[in-house]
Amino acid sequence: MMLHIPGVLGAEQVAECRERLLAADWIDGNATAGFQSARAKNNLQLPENSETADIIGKMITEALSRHPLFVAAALPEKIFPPLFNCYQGGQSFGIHVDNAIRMHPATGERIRTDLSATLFFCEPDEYDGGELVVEDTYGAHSVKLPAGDLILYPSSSLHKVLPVTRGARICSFFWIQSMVRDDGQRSLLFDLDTGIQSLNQQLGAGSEASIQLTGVYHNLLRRWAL
Ligand SMILES: O=C(O)CCC(=O)C(=O)O
Ligand SMILES: [Fe+2]
Repeated sequence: MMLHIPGVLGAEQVAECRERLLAADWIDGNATAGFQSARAKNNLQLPENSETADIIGKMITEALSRHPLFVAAALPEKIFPPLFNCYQGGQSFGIHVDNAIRMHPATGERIRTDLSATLFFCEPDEYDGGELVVEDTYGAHSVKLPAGDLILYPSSSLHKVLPVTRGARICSFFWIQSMVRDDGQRSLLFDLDTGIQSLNQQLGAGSEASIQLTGVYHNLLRRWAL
């Protein structure tokens, strides 16, 4: 499942982050690439131990933990500390799949990448190109979102970032290990959750149908959570 999550950061937070990001020191993005993706990758990144990355990363993970749509869709178990990239002057990232396992840079803890996320810091009209293109069995999906918004997609998908031919595209990207590893099961839970929410809106909370379906939701989660 691919999902657009609007307003993870508000306008003021985006402005503060942009100020910090513009003042930061950037390095060659191949520092964090896997063997296969290093050949496809041409961009800039903040070093993993950068103070700016740490400050903004915490702002993002805190905002996500309070965002009901993100929590319902990702069912997050662990979030990799957010990384930051910048593409400009024709830079791009060719088609690749993300590494399945990442080590938490501070704790060494293993994080399985079930979901990949990109959070945008620039408005779509500030740069040309730079679309994130994600392929699945329904075809290729092109994504370019307003600043503060996030796209969530299965880490199992092939994806690429098209060349940025004007301006700069600055984003945060990171991975999530979900409580529910399988994308199909996680999507079913999300659809059920969304259905229950709209039932509650139509009938008021506490209807018999809602209580029964909420039971089904939790019993499926109990079966599928690792
Ligand atoms: O910048 C993006 O939207 C995605 C970056 C990416 O695919 C990666 O770093 O693995
Ligand atoms: Fe990637």
